[in-house]
Amino acid sequence: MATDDKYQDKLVVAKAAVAYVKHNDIVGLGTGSTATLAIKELAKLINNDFKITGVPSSEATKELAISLGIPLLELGEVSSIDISIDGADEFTKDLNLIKGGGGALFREKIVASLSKKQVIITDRSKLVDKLGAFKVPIEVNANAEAYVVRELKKLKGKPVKRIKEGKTFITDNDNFILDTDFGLIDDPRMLDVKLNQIVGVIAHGIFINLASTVLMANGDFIDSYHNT
Ligand SMILES: O=C(CO)[C@H](O)[C@H](O)COP(=O)(O)O
Repeated sequence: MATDDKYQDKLVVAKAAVAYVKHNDIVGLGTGSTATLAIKELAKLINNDFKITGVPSSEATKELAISLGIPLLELGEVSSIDISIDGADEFTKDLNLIKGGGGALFREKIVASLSKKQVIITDRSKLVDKLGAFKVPIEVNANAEAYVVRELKKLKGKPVKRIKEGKTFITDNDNFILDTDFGLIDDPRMLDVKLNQIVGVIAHGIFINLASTVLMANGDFIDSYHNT
């Protein structure tokens, strides 16, 4: 698919997601190229009759939202989010996701958990029958790295520390990411539980039961999948 088509796909679902946002909503702002387009569309709508407050899921998104004049609250300042809009690296039709390609998974998961409704915006390339072709990002505290690597190997995972531009990638929370290959994941719920039990894992990129709706650009159409 040509780059322009990809951009158009992202823009179409970004606009469709923004249509779910209502006046005075507290809106979780995702991270990544698709979420960025939604944030830009949202900013265009703000006027005296349509106000929103954003809650950013990363420092990059915070900077973007400030530059666009979107009023913000920090994650720790809200007890609930009306709606959030975010991208995903993979999803299945039962609305399980892999996220964290941009390294923002921990705050993205907090945003998703606080959200009454979460709209995930994707294109056809993100839909899979089984999660796992995209390696699962696992955010790890540096002190626990060796221990976590051993535990991940016990789960048949192959962790690789994320490097970006020749340097170890450091998250907004000052942690590492271990991109971990589990092969195709037969039981993402079970893996979610097991990863959550490992001391030193701050968050992992498997999102179970957090999305309400996935919008997927599919040629001239938008396919939508809903959590029932
Ligand atoms: O999880 C994420 C960042 O941590 C992103 O939502 C995910 O990587 C998708 O990004 P893009 O919209 O650029 O494909």
